[in-house]
Amino acid sequence: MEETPAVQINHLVKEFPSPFRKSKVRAVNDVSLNIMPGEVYGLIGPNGSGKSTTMKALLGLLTPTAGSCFVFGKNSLKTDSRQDIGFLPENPYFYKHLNGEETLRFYAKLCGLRGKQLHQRVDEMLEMVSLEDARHRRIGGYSKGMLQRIGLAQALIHKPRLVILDEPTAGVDPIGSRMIRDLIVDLKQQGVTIFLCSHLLEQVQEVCDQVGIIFHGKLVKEGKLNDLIAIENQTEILIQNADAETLERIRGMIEQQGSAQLLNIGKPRTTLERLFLDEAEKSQSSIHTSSKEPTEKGASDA
Ligand SMILES: Nc1ncnc2c1ncn2[C@@H]1O[C@H](COP(=O)(O)OP(=O)(O)OP(=O)(O)O)[C@@H](O)[C@H]1O
Repeated sequence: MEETPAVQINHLVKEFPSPFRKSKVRAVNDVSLNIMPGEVYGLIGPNGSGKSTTMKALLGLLTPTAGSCFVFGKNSLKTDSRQDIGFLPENPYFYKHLNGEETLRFYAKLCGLRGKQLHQRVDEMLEMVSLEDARHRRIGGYSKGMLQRIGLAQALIHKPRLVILDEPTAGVDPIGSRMIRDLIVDLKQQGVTIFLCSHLLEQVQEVCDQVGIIFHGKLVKEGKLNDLIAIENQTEILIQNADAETLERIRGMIEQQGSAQLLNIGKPRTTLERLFLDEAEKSQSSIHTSSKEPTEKGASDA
């Protein structure tokens, strides 16, 4: 028997009335895509290309002008399709006077959790997004990174099978972004299906199995990430500890072969993000070490 897709979007069209023109704005133009259970799908595109509108139609928050959306086989317009979904909107809004723990308890109750199960799940989520220390702080005082993490925790509180993340790392610094990325990888390992959109292409590349590129509401390219980014007529050979003589011999062998052309011999580059995170980690651990070591003054005072 064929497996039911976690997400099925069929020829979705969404038009909005335009306040200044007689014609309508076509935000999504005949988009079709499928996401199988356990896959991580990244929808990428410039501002205003229709990513959020596609997600909102899948969530049943917008009615399609044409076409249809299904979540694990249930039509998105039916309320019960939402039971399987966790959603982190682009700019999550919370009650500012509640603290982190109260916020999660509120969402857990909305999802039908009660008693011991509710308390356990709230604790688990606060630990998962590393906000245990901030559980009693009012949400109004949370930083952007903390807000995204509590947003992620509310999206996951009821153990959804599908998680929809609209720009999960928007406005979050690289360390916070890395943490959210790691959480996405953990969810994927647990078999959760993830549908996300992001402007951070490097992150999409790190976590997604499938990618769709959307421009002006149209899906212009779609497929497995590794197939899309492979350069068909090139081969990469990565060698460690090769001396100059070996490299020269390899160069000679390639040059002897008529059609082959050596494009580059050089050192592979790390990413700027990786470099930044490594340096941040180093300075964090040196602060940690120096705070344990007695300073000269402290030592003489002792
Ligand atoms: N409620 C609405 N009423 C009118 N027009 C809308 C509405 N929502 C979205 N649009 C328009 O639809 C188009 C697609 O918007 P959408 O928010 O889906 O893009 P996006 O790709 O998510 O952009 P961003 O990356 O900036 O979040 C834009 O032209 C936008 O102005």
